[in-house]
Amino acid sequence: MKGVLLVNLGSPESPTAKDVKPYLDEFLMDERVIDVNKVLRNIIVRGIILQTRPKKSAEAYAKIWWEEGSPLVVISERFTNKVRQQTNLPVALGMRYGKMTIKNALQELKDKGVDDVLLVPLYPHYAMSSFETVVVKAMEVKDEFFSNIKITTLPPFYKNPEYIKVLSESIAEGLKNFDYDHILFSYHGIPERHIRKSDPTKFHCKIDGNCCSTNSVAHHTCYRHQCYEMTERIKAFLQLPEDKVSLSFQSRLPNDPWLKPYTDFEFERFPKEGKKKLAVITPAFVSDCLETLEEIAMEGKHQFQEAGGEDYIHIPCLNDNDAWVQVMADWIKDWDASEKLPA
Ligand SMILES: C=CC1=C(C)c2cc3[nH]c(cc4nc(cc5[nH]c(cc1n2)c(C)c5CCC(=O)O)C(CCC(=O)O)=C4C)c(C)c3C=C
Ligand SMILES: [Fe+2]
Ligand SMILES: [Fe+2]
Repeated sequence: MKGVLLVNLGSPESPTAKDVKPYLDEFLMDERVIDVNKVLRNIIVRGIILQTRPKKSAEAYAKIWWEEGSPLVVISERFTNKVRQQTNLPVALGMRYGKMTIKNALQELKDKGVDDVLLVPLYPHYAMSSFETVVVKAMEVKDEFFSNIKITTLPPFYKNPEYIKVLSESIAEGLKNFDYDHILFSYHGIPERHIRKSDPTKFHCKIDGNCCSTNSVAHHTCYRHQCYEMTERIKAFLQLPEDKVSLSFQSRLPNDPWLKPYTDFEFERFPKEGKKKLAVITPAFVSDCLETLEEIAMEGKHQFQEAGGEDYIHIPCLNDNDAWVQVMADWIKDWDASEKLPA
């Protein structure tokens, strides 16, 4: 029997340093997130980052936390419930990190008689720190506990026409009453090194701004290319003026070079160039979370206005948008009927 496993990133149990610390420990000790050898990772994560970050992160989480819990978790649950209403197959939700484990979600499916699973990482793009780590973890859990279950993975959907349509339409809705002079597509950043590591050809990705527009097999796993491609497709769908759209990367950790340009530097730069009415879109995320609600909608607005900006909006992620639920339900139906996966 077939079933569906949706997987998102996860959140701490509560916005306190006590709960943020073990969550960040599991997240940052993932070898696909902080990708250095285990000894060095231990020093960087446990010896340095976790000494101060849990308190700071807990304060940030506290600013966006909802009555029902973490926005990312609550939104993912709402989305899952709506998808369940649109399909006959069992649908479970798991998180890559934290208490809502992939193991529990697979157990829930197994208990319903499922032995053929469609795994859906809830990330539009491929990155070793997001999509890949979900797939690897699900396979490890399957091998250890559910060896009779077959898993098929839904590929990254950053350029899928139905996804581009629903995302573009929700952006259009967000822009309706806003007289912008610039639109910034702010994607979650990754270290530049991750791009090179994920390049199967080992020579294509040069992070020089050109490689991403030259056709290559490397693009199946190139996060940077996929962010550029998604931006172009949304721009084309909405017929946005070329000179009023740009892209940047947010949420970096210190020391390594991360993908550029950096979002916070753009917030400083735009007002000086006369771009004073800014709309920000965060298309690396399917659901709003700490990185959109705090870093972009609150902190970003503050940075932009401090630098001389006047009007600022963050356009929400798709969250549990009905049209997005329908797109997911249609992908599930296609896979159920004929094993077809979205392209
Ligand atoms: C090396 C560090 C990190 C990499 C690489 C990374 C990639 C990455 N992350 C997401 C999605 C999310 N990240 C979120 C929070 C978050 N990310 C990092 C670090 C890396 N992410 C940290 C330390 C945190 C925790 C928050 C903090 O302490 O500031 C979130 C939000 C989670 C929530 O509970 O709301 C999401 C979502 C992607 C898609 C990605 C690679 C493309
Ligand atoms: Fe992250
Ligand atoms: Fe590239």
